[in-house]
Amino acid sequence: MITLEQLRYRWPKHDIDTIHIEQLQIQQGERIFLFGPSGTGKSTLLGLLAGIHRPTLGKISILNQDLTSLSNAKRDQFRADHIGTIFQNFNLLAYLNPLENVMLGCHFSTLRTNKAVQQHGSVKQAARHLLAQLGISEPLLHHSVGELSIGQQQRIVAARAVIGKPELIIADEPTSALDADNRAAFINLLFEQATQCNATLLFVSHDQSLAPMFSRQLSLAEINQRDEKV
Ligand SMILES: Nc1ncnc2c1ncn2[C@@H]1O[C@H](COP(=O)(O)OP(=O)(O)OP(=O)(O)O)[C@@H](O)[C@H]1O
Repeated sequence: MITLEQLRYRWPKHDIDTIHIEQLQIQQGERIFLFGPSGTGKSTLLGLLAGIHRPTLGKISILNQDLTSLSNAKRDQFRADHIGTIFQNFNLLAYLNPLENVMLGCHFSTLRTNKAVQQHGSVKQAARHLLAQLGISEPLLHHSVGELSIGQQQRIVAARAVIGKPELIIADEPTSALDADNRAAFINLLFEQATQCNATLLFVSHDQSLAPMFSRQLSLAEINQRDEKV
């Protein structure tokens, strides 16, 4: 599903590579817990996989598509079609209600729109269905997202990430603002959604207590060589 080969990424003005991974393979449907000390490059790696950053060297292939051979516009389209993202800062649009925020997950992708329409008749119905599954009740759908609790906002972000069934879900510390009970509940929700989409889940967290819930634990320190000077 994901193959990395000789992947290197160096931020401008840095004199070492933040990411140097010789080889990594992730299979469809795996639930990966990616961990490592702060500043070791977890978010950088997620940005590379999401096609937000372009590798300095090497190859990233997702669903047999070599991301490195795509133009910026095509990489953006690939992300919109195949990758659901959940980032720390949520990126919800404050002036839209929960339903509209979830529908945004399909906005840039005909592929995901078609999947949502096929399953639920319309993107709006798909968003409604997901929010109901995630416990966001009907009256909340008409509030602006800024009026909702952090836990509710996280569920909206999760719904936006999975609407239209993307094959890969990338989550960067999505549970850092939650207490232990809500953290486990949120991850279970994410697993349920990933199972329904047959999606691969790549989840970054510092919280080692969550690691056993996942099918594979990946230490960035172990796979990343971060050697000096190329
Ligand atoms: N926009 C940027 N410009 C330049 N350097 C950056 C940028 N973002 C991250 N870096 C550098 O890349 C390295 C890895 O940062 P990254 O955010 O990927 O680590 P992380 O493991 O996700 O950290 P944390 O656990 O604290 O979120 C750091 O040395 C950081 O300074």
